[in-house]
Formats: sequence, C-alpha cells, structure tokens
Amino acid sequence: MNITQTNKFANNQKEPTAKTGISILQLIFFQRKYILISLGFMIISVLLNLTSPLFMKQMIDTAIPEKNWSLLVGLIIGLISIPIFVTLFTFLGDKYNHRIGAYVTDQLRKKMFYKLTHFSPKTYNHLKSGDIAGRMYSCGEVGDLYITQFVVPGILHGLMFIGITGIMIYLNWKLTIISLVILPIMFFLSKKPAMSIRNISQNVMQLQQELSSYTTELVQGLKTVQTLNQVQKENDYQYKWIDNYRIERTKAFIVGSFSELLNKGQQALGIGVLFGYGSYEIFQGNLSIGSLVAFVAYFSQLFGSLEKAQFGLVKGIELKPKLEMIKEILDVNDEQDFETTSPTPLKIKGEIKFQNVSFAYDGDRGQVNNINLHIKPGHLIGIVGPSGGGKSTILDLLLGFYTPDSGSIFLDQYNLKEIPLKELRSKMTLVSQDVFLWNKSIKDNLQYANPDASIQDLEKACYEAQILDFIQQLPQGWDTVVGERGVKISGGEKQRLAIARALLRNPQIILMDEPTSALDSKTEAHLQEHLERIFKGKTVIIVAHRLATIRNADSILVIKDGEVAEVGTHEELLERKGIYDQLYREQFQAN
Ligand SMILES: Nc1ncnc2c1ncn2[C@@H]1O[C@H](COP(=O)(O)OP(=O)(O)OP(=O)(O)O)[C@@H](O)[C@H]1O
Repeated sequence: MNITQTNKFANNQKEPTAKTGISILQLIFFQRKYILISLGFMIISVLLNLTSPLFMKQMIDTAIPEKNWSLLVGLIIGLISIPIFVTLFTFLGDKYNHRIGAYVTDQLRKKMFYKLTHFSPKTYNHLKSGDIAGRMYSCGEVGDLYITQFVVPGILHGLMFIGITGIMIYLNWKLTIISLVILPIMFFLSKKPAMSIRNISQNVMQLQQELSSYTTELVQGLKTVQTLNQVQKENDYQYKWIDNYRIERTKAFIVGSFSELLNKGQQALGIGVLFGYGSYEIFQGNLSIGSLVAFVAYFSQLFGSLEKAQFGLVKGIELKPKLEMIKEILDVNDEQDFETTSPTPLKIKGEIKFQNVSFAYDGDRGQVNNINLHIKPGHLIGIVGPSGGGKSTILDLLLGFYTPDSGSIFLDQYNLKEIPLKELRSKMTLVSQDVFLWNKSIKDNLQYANPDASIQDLEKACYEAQILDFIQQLPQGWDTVVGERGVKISGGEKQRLAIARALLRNPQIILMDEPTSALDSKTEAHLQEHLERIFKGKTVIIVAHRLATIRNADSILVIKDGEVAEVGTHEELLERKGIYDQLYREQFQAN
C-alpha cells in the first residue's frame, strides 16, 4: 500500500515522520531488528515442533519393540517438554510481533492525524466526522492485525511447510507426493468460502462505518430530529441497520462454519488416504509403522499450517477494505502547509487589497467575481448584502482557506500566496458565524487562542466582550465546561466568548462574520462601545446582516451575487438609494 505521493524513504531510509508518505511494508522494514529477533524465536519453535513426530517414530519403531526403558523415558520427557518450549518461544516471538504491530499502528495513526489536521476546507467540507472517527479506530486494528495475523502467519507457516515437506520426503517420498497432490485440491476447494468471507467482511465494514457517521450526525442533530418529530423515521432507519448488520454477521458465521467443516472433512479424508496407502507400503516392507504414524502426524501439522496460513490470508483479505479506507485518507493530497515560516516575522500595517479576485467552489457554484477592494490600515469595513452573496467567502479568501482562481490579494505589499499560512493567520483573528468551542472549560477555550494569557488577560478580554459578569456569576466560574460545541451556554454567550477569545490574540487584522447576530440590541450596543476602543489602529472587517452593527464603519461594501454592488459610508449609501438603502428601510420598518 503506497500511502502518499512522496516516497522519500526508499532512498534515505530515515525514520518516518508523520508527513512522509510510506507503505506498510516500508514501515515493517524499519522494524527489521525486531523482525529478525522474532523470526529467530519462530524458527526455534518451528524446529522444536518438527521433532515431536520423530520422537513418536523412534518410540514405536525402536524403544517399544526393544523394550528400551531409558530411551522410552527420554522420548516421553522430550514429548512432554517440546510443547512447553514451543509455547515459550512462540510467546517470545509474539511479543516482538506485537511490538512491530504497535509501531505500524502508531505510524499510521500519526499520518492520519497529520493529514486530518492539515486538510484544506476543500477536503474537510466533504468529510463526515463519524466516518473519520471510524477510520482512526480502524488503524488500531489494522497495524497490529496486519502483522500478527497476516505477515507473521505467512512467514511462520511458510517455514513450517518447507521443514515438514523436507522431513516427509525423508520418511517416504511416495506418500509425500500423494500429500502434495491432496493439499492443493483442499486449498482450491476452500478458496470459494474464503472469497465469500471477504465480500461479507467488506459489507460488515461498510455497515460499521455507516453506523459511526450516522451516530455522530444523530447526536449533533438530535434536537432537530425531535423538533421535526422525526424520531420514528430515525428509529426505522436504525432498525433497518440492525437487521442488515445481523444478516451480514449471520452470513459471516455460516460461511465461516461451513468453511471449517469443509476443512475438517478434507483433513479426515486426507488422513484416510494416507493410512490406506501407508498400510500398503508397510505390507510391501517399504515403511515402518512408526514412520507411518510420524508421517500422518506431519501431514496433520502440514494441514494445520496450511489452514493457519489460509486463516492469515482470510484475515489479510478482511483487512484489505480497512487498509483501503485508511489509504483513501492518506492518499488525499490536499494538505495546507503550516510548518513553513518566514525567515523573519512580517511586520504589517494591515492594508488589504483585492485585485480582480474571482473564485468558485465547485464548478461555478458560489462564485465571487472580479472583486476589487482597497482597505486602508486601521479602517473598519462593513460587509453587507443578501444571504449567499459571497460575504463569508471573501473572509475565507483573506484567511487563505481558499486561493483565488484569478486575481491577487495583497496584505500590505505582500501577495497573500507568498505568505506562509502560519504567518498569515498570526496576523489575523476570526470570529466566525458558526462559533466552535471545545467541550472544555471556559478558561481552556479562551487560552486555546493564547496559551500564555494570564487570568488578568482573560478578565480584560471578557470584560471587553461583555461576558465577564456572566462568567463570574457561574458557580464554577472559569472552570465551567461549555459542553460539546458549547451546547451548555446560549448562542449570545457563545458569540461573546468567541469575541473574547479573538481579542486574546491581539492581531493587527480582525475579521468578524455576524459576530453579534445572537445578541439583543442593548447588549450589542454596549459591546460595540467597548469594541470601538479595541478596534482603534486595527484593520477590522465585519460581516453583518444587522446594519446597526456596521453603521459607523469607515466604509461599507454591499456584496450581491458574488460582486461588489455598492461601496461607501452609511450616509453615502443611503443617498445612493440603492441596495443598501433598500436593506436599511426594510430593517427600519421591521423594527
Ligand atoms: N464549501 C462550499 N462549497 C460550495 N459552495 C459553497 C460553499 N460555501 C459556500 N458556498 C456557496 O457560496 C455562496 C456564497 O456563500 P457565502 O457563505 O460566502 O455567502 P454569505 O454572503 O456569507 O451568506 P450568508 O449571509 O447567508 O452567510 C453561496 O451560494 C453558498 O451556497
């Protein structure tokens, strides 16, 4: 499995980093030292295993007929101790195998997490959170299982096969040929159930994946489901899922059991054939009884090895869909570069220019066309306009989440595409329309923006954002946990916390997308008074539907259908009697 486009490894063979692309086999190669140790233990355990039937042959052909008690006791002690040592060496080998498995798992997880945190919105907008969670979980199994149930059985039983075949030839070549004819027939017969198991396991995987994304979405949308009275509809879907899952699991069980039955039947038949022909060889004086017993024991071992190798193969086949799912994520080449930084930090005044900027999301969906803007440093700009016009898209372009299809954006004299993302985002802060808070304490959420902020800094930012009183009244104050996505606080409180969080970063450019939409007019007016002081000297862009929010802006842009329809101050735009004036009158009348 080749995980990403880069394959720097093969040449320099350094330890992988989360960023580097690498295949599972290459990951295993990095553990070669432990593979050799594990292989050593496995070879010892295979060799020990191979001696048991020879001890039996010796017992039947020599010790018992000759009544050689000392030899008999020695052989019996050998037969008792061999399995104990085999188990011990197998355990030691397994210990290293799990270590290798854990390493592969860790590396895959690191790569998955790296990808996940570096995806651009183009990719993550299409991702389902539950689906990703399922894939992250799969990594845990895949790394370990791939090694312990696929690679290791392949090596171990491959070795067993070679060793056993050699001894069988030594015991009786004719019986060996019969065995080697029987085995491929058996293998071929059991291939079909193995293929069915693969298809079923793929279905089971898909169903598990579906459940994971569905549950995540359901929890997030539970309130909507209940409000829209769609609980029954969801239950119907869930019961259908449960039925489908049960059917697939039952199929897996039946095919698995059938496959086992087939194997056992084939083994019994094979042993029967060997005993038949073996007895004939004994009558002809070509084979001793002990050799036949040993031969049949080796045949069982050979069959057991083949069965386990086949089991490993089935496991490998079962793991393939999981590997594919992980590969799908790791193969997406849409990472944002957060690692590169400017040699010296940029000092900017906060001037913003859009020159003939055009951009569309998918095809021509959500276009912004030929946007030209010039925002002077320290100015406060309002963006208004009908819903879906492209206001948030302009902020996203400025934040570097998307790059223009044509035209350029400048921050002071620097073209945006030349500024490293990390640097760019250190100059800006965004209070977005859809406030995201971690399911952690208020303090943790605020310090997320600035881990060095002291409690005094938090108090100041929260005071300016008009949320300090609320926090201080809470029984647990700063330590109050806000719930997933902030469900335990109101929309307006969430917005004010988001403003406080943004202020804690104190950057030169402040972007706000509907920052006060959930506040009542009185709270908004208070907040604005405070913010106006903070905004002094900074470049601020506020997207707002409520025109009162941006009334005092130095300039207001009206964005409609992806284009700048009007520009001017509040008074200028009213005089123009255009879209802004119409919006203003609509809101005025509504109020
Ligand atoms: N990720 C996306 N993929 C495809 N189309 C998108 C995406 N995000 C937004 N759009 C589309 O782009 C257009 C502009 O969206 P944008 O969010 O910029 O509008 P807006 O003016 O901020 O709207 P609102 O006032 O409702 O927030 C809309 O038609 C929207 O459906």
